[in-house]
Amino acid sequence: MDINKLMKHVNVTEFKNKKELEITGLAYNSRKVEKGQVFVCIKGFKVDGHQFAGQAVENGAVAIVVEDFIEGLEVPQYKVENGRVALATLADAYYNHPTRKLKTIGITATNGKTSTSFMTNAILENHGLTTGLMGTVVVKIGDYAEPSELTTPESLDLQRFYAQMVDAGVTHATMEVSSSALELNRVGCVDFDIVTLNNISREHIDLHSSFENYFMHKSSLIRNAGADKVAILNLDDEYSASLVDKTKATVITFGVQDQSADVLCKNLDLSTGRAVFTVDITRDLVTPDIVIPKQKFQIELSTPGFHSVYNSIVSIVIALLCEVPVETIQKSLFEFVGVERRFEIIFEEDFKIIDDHFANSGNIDITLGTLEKMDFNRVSLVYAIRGDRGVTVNKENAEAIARWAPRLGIHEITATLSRSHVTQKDVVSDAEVAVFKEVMDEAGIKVHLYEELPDAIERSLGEVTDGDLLLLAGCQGMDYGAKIALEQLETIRPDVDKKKLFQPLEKRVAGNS
Ligand SMILES: CC(=O)N[C@H]1[C@@H](OP(=O)(O)OP(=O)(O)OC[C@H]2O[C@@H](n3ccc(=O)[nH]c3=O)[C@H](O)[C@@H]2O)O[C@H](CO)[C@@H](O)[C@@H]1O[C@H](C)C(=O)N[C@@H](C)C(=O)N[C@H](CCC(=O)O)C(=O)O
Repeated sequence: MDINKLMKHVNVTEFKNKKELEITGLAYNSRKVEKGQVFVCIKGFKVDGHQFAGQAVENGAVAIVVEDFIEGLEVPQYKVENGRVALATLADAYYNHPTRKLKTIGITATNGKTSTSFMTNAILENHGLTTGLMGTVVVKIGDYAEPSELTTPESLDLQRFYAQMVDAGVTHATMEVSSSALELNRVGCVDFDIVTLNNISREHIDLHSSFENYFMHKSSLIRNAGADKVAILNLDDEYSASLVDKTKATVITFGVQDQSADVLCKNLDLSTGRAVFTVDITRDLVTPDIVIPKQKFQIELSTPGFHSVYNSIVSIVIALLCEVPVETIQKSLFEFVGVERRFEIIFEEDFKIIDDHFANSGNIDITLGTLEKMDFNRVSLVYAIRGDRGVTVNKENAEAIARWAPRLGIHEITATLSRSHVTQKDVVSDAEVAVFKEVMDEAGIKVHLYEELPDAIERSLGEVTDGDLLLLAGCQGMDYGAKIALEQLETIRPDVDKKKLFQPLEKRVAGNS
């Protein structure tokens, strides 16, 4: 591609050493530059990408995009106001605006982004569509899937994935949109057709400096949606509801509690762990592309919990906007087994083991609120104190547990220290442990603290009896806690069919069909 044609897409304030050049691509990491690419310098949180421009040129970069000119480099330099913004715009242009060729769906929330995007993808696939999916767990392009590095990739990477989707014949692409991605302009130039914000609670305040800042970035997905787009908002969540009149997009509202919404959930029964409810579309929903007629239908969800109901309604509305028949939606949601570590039932015979990421107080409220609505004898909680979120978040998490404990009959907790995913070393500070213990003490909850997770699980598993429920809270799933629990279970219960316990990722990605 001709570099000067590409550069017309961004506001170049000044340039140096300009010349005619054919380029082979873009890069933002000097270590990954390939011959003939343009290196875009990003001023990061840790380092300034300008420092690595020389290395980028040595590695083959033929031009650079800068915020400040760099002395001593002979390659063409294009000065822009903001490197990250320029990267997103250039990437979109370089890949020929792939999201304009896709039905592009952007899903944000504090909790439930992954589950909602997997559910949505499952329904769209069951309708016979060729789909793409990007999020915390996986990047899926048609039949190809790879584990993801970030929830929402850097702009250059995500535009490349979208372009690959177009090439692979994908028509519908669902993406989880993180607050970091919105703040750092990774989704700049993504032409979302359908956007949704399901719920907001405190998370990543460390990254965004304040809750107001976090909400400002999160909500930009909705606020920036154009008049020809659709925004799906939850009237039961005050922050989502506050956006109804803050967007040019056509708004579709939903609610379980707020009965003034366009899409209602009625006659909800959660007692068995499955959610059964009626979807009531209270009026004809007129959108720029289609009209969803007023109607009612029954849904039976395999994934348990109140939070799943909210997630599923988002997916149902998206599917209806994509013209999926109600029968396909019903069948897909009945068959959908869920996503790893999102209230994942990993064992279900005479007692249940549930694995949950328990990431923040909002997520804890949802998980424990779901348990409250289920029938069980006793809950045993194995909680991994979080080591990567600081004292404030650990205190909020502990307070959320303490709030629910009396309603769930929890008088004691088996706690352990969370460990680094990669090194399996403790990442929990003494202050984080202390704040957890302090809150539990005040609430009169006894803490059995173990340095090692296997010991904590062994204690809890040894105590469960028929009708009980063992909750692995923040124990890192099949990578760690859930795997240990299932291994220990095999020794205690050799009769268990091992195949029943593991759900391979491909099966989840493929919509469980
Ligand atoms: C906090 C955060 O989001 N950081 C992102 C940010 O990093 P940074 O600003 O610290 O980058 P930096 O290390 O200072 O480097 C600046 C520039 O110099 C370049 N560089 C650096 C070193 C070198 O040798 N050569 C070189 O060219 C880097 O490639 C970069 O372009 O920009 C980088 C490049 O785009 C991202 O990879 C990085 O994500 C890191 C890996 C990360 O962990 N991000 C997490 C917090 C994140 O984004 N999570 C969200 C989910 C959480 C949520 O819901 O918000 C997600 O979407 O995954």
